[in-house]
Parts: sequence; C-alpha cells; structure tokens
Amino acid sequence: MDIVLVVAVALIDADGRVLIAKRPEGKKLGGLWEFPGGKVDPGETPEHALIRELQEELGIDTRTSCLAPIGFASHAYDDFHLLMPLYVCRVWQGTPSSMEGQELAWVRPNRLGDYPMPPADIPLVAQLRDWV
Ligand SMILES: Nc1nc2c([nH]c(=O)n2[C@H]2C[C@H](O)[C@@H](COP(=O)(O)OP(=O)(O)OP(=O)(O)O)O2)c(=O)[nH]1
Repeated sequence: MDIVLVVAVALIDADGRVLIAKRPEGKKLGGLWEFPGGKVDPGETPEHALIRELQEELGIDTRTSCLAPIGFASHAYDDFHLLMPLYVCRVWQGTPSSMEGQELAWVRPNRLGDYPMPPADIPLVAQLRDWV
C-alpha cells in the first residue's frame, strides 16, 4: 500500500477558533470538513508544502517559524495509507478567504465535533483540543 504524505494545519485566530474547510461534494470524502493542506510534492519539505497550500487555498502567507507540529494521523484508507502531520499556526499575513470555492468555517475546538470530518482526522481533533 502506498503511503501518501499530506500536511495539514489548524489556523487559530485571536479568539482561539480553528479554520476548517468543506471538501467539495462529489470528490473523495466529499462534504466532510478538513484542515487546510494537501499532498507534499516530491522534493518539497512538509513546511514548504503547507506554505504553498495556504497561498493557493486561502490566499495567506506564513513561514516555517510560524508552524508548530502537534501530532499526526496515520490512517488506512481503502486505496492508500495516509500519513498526515498536523501543525498549528497563529501568525500569518492576509485574511483567509476561499480561493478554490470551498466553504470555510471558524470553529471553537470544543465544537469541532459538530462538523463531520474524515476518519483520519478524528484522533487529531482530540489532540488539537488538548493542545489549544
Ligand atoms: N488537506 C487535508 N486532507 C485530508 C485531511 N484528512 C484527510 O483524510 N485528508 C485526505 C484527503 C485527501 O485524500 C488527501 C489530501 O490531498 P489533497 O488535498 O491533495 O486531496 P484531493 O482530494 O484534492 O486530491 P485527490 O485525493 O483527489 O488526488 O488527504 C485533512 O484534514 N486535510
């Protein structure tokens, strides 16, 4: 089974809320809420992949020193094994807005359970709640 490396980030605003984005309907895991991020390209560091994804998806800029790793998901999907480090980030430039049409939501950590997320994310949400 291929291991796919995906990086994700919990952006946390001044009120302690976390940004999640809704995966488009019709796609794999469509309609579920996820942390911003995506696949790490060959030759790319996880941090640079995340900085790139944040520019592409949300139109914001951050840097490696503003990314703190807090845990990871290791989850067997039917067709691949997901390895996904989760970072938190509290400092960025710009205002996150949906560049790719995904619905966005700022959510208190204790309300994340109201938003259906991919199975890989469930243990990560618990780790995030402990951390925030
Ligand atoms: N960004 C992100 N991806 C997640 C999360 N949880 C989770 O299982 N994933 C999965 C969904 C996708 O299979 C993969 C992310 O890759 P991607 O963002 O490039 O995915 P995609 O669906 O656009 O691409 P693809 O799988 O259709 O090729 O990781 C999460 O919280 N954030």
